[in-house]
Amino acid sequence: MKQAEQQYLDHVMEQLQVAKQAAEKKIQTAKRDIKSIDAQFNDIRMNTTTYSGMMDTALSVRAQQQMLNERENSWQHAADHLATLQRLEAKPYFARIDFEERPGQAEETIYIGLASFTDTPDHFLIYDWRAPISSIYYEGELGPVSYQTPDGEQSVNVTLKRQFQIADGVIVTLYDTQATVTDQMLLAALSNHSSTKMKSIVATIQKAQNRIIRNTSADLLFVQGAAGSGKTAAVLQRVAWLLYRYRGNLTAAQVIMFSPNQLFNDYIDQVLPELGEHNMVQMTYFQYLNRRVPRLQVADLRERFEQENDVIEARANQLLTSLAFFKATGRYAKRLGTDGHLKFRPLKFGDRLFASKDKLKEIYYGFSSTYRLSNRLDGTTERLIRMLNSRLGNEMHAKWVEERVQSLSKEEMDTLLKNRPREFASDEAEYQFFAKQILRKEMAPLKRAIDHHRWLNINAQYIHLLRVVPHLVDLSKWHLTPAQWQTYVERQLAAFKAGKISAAGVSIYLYLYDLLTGKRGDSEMRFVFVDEVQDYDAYQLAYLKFCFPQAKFTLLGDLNQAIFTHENSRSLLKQLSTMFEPDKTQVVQLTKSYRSTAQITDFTAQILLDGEKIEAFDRQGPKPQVVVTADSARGVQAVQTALAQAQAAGEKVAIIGKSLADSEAITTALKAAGVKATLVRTENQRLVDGALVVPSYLAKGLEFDAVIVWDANATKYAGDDERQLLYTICSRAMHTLTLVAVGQPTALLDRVAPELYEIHPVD
Ligand SMILES: Nc1ncnc2c1ncn2[C@@H]1O[C@H](COP(=O)(O)OP(=O)(O)OP(=O)(O)O)[C@@H](O)[C@H]1O
Repeated sequence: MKQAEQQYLDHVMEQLQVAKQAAEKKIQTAKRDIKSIDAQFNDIRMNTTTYSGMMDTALSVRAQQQMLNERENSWQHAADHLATLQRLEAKPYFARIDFEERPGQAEETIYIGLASFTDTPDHFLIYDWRAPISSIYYEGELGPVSYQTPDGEQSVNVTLKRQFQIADGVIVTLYDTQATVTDQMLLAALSNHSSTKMKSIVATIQKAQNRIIRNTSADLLFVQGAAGSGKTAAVLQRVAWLLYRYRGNLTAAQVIMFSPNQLFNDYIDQVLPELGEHNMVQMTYFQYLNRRVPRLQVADLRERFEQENDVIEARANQLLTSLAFFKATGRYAKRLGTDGHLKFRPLKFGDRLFASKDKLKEIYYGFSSTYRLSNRLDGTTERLIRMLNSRLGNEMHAKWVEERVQSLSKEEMDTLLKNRPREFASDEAEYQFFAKQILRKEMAPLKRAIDHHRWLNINAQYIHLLRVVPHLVDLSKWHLTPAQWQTYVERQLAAFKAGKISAAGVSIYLYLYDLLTGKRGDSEMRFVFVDEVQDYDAYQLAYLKFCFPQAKFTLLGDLNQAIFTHENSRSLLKQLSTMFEPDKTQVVQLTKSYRSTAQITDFTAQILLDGEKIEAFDRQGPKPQVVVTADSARGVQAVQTALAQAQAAGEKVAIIGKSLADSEAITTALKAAGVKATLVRTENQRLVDGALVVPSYLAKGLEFDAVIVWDANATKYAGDDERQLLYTICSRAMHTLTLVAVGQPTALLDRVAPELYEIHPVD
C-alpha cells in the first residue's frame, strides 16, 4: 500500500517540477518582454508638430502601456503560481479520500492539500482543502456524508480516509482512519512546542471547527469556545476559506479582524501567508477609534485593566456601555436636528469673525424641520461656502489686499502664475487675478474648517449629552441618583479638559459625531471578525455594526475569560441577540480544549464556579504544581527552579504576573539573581525568543509551553471576580503549569480537587 502511495507521490512531485519549470519560463519571458517594451518606449519618436502626429504618438504610447500592463500581470500571475507550487513541493497533500457518488458507482479518489494542482486541465492531482468536496474529509466518518456546495447539498459514500505525513517527497507515515481525523495526527500536532507565531491547522481541522470555517448563512456567527478550543485557529482558516470561496469578488482588504492587542496581531500574522493568502486588515478596537481622535488620550489597555472603579463610576459605566444607551444616543442626536441644542463653534477668517455661533445656529435651524441631520449639515456647509465666496468678492478691493498685490515680488508673481500666460487683457484683470490668488490662500484654513465641519462643537456636544443623560434614561434602573450622576459628569469633564476620555466615552463621542455628520460607515467591508468578544461591551458592538453596515459578523469569545467586563459578559450575549435578526444568528459552541494537556485543562476548569462547558483533549502531561513559599525571596527561587526545569526541556516559558507592577518586580528579582527574562511591557513590543514576563492582560489569546504564575497568593487573587482572570492566565499553558504563591495561596484554588495538582510547601 505504501509503495503504491509513494508511486503516486512521485508522480505528483514530478508534475510539480514540470509545472515549476513552466512557471519559471513564463516569468523569464514576461521579464524579457517588459525589457523590450521599455526599450521600444524610448524609441517612440515624439511627433508633436502636427495634430495627427500628436494623436499617433499618444496612440502608440497607449498601446505600449497596455502591453506593459499585460506582461506585468502575467509576471505577477506566474510568480504567485510558482509560490503556490513551491509550497506544494514542501507539503503536497495531507489526506486522501475515496468515495462513490452513488452506491455501486465507480469509486473516485481525491488528494487534499494546501492548494489545487492539475497536470492537465480538469485533472486534479491535488484538491484545495477549501474546495467543496474536501469538506467530506473534515465532516464525517466512513459511510454516507453530505457536504455543502454553491449549488446546494450533495451526498457521497466515503469508503476510505487516509492521512499522510510527507517530508522531502517521501511518505513518512500514513494511516487509515475511521474517526473524523485520527487523534494520532492531532496529537502529534498538539505535542509540538509553542512558538512566537501561530501555525495553520488545515490538516487537523475538527468537525465543529469546520462548521465555523465554512458557514455562509449567518449574518452573526457567535462562537463560544473554551480556552484553547481553537477559536482563533478556526477563524483564521475561515478567512482563508472565504477568500477562496468568494475569489474574484472578495479581497483581503474587505475583511477586518479586531484583536485583543497588538502583540496578538503579531502572533497570528503568519497564518494566512502560510496558507497562500494575504492578511486581512487587523487592528484592535481602540486603534480603530484612536485613529480618528488623535488629540484625545483614550485610556490604554493597562489603565483599563488596572483602573479601580468606585461604585458611581462602575454603575455609570454600565449605563454608558449598554445597548439602551446606544439607542438613547441615537434619539438624542435625532432630536438635535430640531431642538436647538446643537453646539457651534464660531468660524474665523484670520482674527476676524466670519460666522458667529448665533449665525451658524440661524442657518442650521433655518432649514425645514423635515430635514435629516445629514441634509442639515450639507445645507449649512453649502451656505457657508456661498458666504465665503461672496466674502472673497467683497474683499477684492480691501486695503490689505491691494497692499499685498502691490508688494508682490517677481518670484512671488511667478509662483502664483504657474503655467498661466503672462499677458492680461487689462490692468484690472491682472489685479483681479492676483487679488483672488492671495485671498484664496488666506481663506484656505477657513475653507478647510467649513469642509471638515469644525463649526460643529463636538466636544461641547459630548459633554452636553452626558449632562442630559437623566432625561434620556431612567437613572434609577442603573441604581444612580441625579446627584451621583452629576458627580460623574464633573469628573469626566475635568479629565476631558485635560485631553483625556474614558474607554466608554470614546465610542459615544465618535458615534455622536458620525450621527451628526451623517456618516454611514464603511459599506465596502464584507466580513468583520471580533476576537475575545467577551471583553467588548454592547455599545461597542452596536457601534461596530453601525460602522460596517453591510458586513457579516463572526464574534469569538469565551464568557469564562471576561477579564475587563467581569459579570457583564452574559448579559452581553442577551443584548447581542437583539441586534441581529434571530433567524440569521447562529451560536456555535466549542467545548473541547486542544491547547493544554488533560491535566492542565481539568485543573483550570475547576477554578471557575459555574463556567461554560470545557472538555479536555486526551493529551497527557505532568499535573500542575502549586509552590507555596514563606517569603518573596524563596518565591523568586521557586520561579527560577521552575524556569530552569522548563528551559532544560526546551520549553518556551512565560512568567505571568497579574499587573505590570508584579511583572516588573519579578523581572527585577530574576535579573538580580542573574536570570535573563524579557519583560513585555506594552502591546507594541514583539514576542522574542527566550523566557518572557507578561502582565496578565497582555497574555490574552497567546500560548506558551510552560506558564509560571507569579504570584498566586491570597492577596493578589482575593475575590470571586478574579476567577476568570486566573483561569485565563493558567489556560495559556500547553504542557506545564506552575503557580508560585508567596504566603497563603489564593482561595480560588480551594474548590479544585486536590488530586488534580501537586502542592509543595517550601519553608
Ligand atoms: N484542529 C486543530 N488542529 C491542530 N491544532 C489545533 C486545532 N485546534 C486548535 N489547535 C491548537 O490549539 C491551540 C489553541 O487554539 P486557539 O488559540 O485558536 O484557541 P482559542 O479558542 O482562541 O483560545 P483562547 O480563547 O484561550 O485564546 C493552538 O495552538 C491551536 O493551533
